[in-house]
Amino acid sequence: MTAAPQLVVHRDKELMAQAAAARLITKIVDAQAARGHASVVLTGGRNGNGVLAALAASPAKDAIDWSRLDLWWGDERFLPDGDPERNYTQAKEALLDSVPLNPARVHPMPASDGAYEVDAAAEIYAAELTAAASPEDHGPVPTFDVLMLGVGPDTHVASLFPELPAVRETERSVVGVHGAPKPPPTRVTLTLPAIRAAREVWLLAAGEDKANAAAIALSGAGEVQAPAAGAYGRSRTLWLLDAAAASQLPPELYPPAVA
Ligand SMILES: O=C1O[C@H](COP(=O)(O)O)[C@@H](O)[C@H](O)[C@H]1O
Repeated sequence: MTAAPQLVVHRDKELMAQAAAARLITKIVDAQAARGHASVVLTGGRNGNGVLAALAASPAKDAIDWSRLDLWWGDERFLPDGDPERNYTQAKEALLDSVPLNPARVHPMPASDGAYEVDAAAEIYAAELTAAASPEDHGPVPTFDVLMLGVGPDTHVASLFPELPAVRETERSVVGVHGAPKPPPTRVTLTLPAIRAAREVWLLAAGEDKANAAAIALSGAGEVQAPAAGAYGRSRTLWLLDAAAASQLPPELYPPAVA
């Protein structure tokens, strides 16, 4: 078990996205200064794309050496390449098409119109992660510098939905998901053990529809019932919220303003 999650609550979702983008720039620049390169795992969803759009709008993004940044995905909706609902497509539009990334360091999850069905696609992504891991990583995936996860209203993170088999996976780093309650039903996702390989895990929750999920996940729920509760990093777990998403947290976690 790692240290307790840290919470940062911002005024609204726009400010949360801008502050998370600023934080991400600093992390990437620091990792590149320390190790020569950085690795980030992207999330889909409204909050994740909000952070990418804020990053694209920030003049400080030029401090990043984009050619020495590895990008991975926490999950993908298993749809044809270019489908507007794919997390990769949305990330390209929000940020990736506007920065000078090294294409060899960008690792989207496979699309459904490739040669593989979803379980084989998950195995292929797992093999790509293993190939990128080094002996110091102590496992089958790289020690990501930052792994971001949008928190769904039902407490799902990546494509780990409450009670589905993927959230119980303890061996594999990537699995196919069948029958997800949120469309599309077929997905590819990192598992909790792969998520926990990251140095820092950032959970993004902004908006009123995330308030119940944040309260449940941060109040001692089990990870099978509330997957967000099982997402933590090796050295830090950070919940980045806006005031609406923090509105149902118990007072010992987020004290309401004193009148
Ligand atoms: O489907 C997904 O949903 C979650 C959360 O999305 P949001 O729009 O409710 O913020 C996201 O984290 C995940 O990557 C995505 O595939």
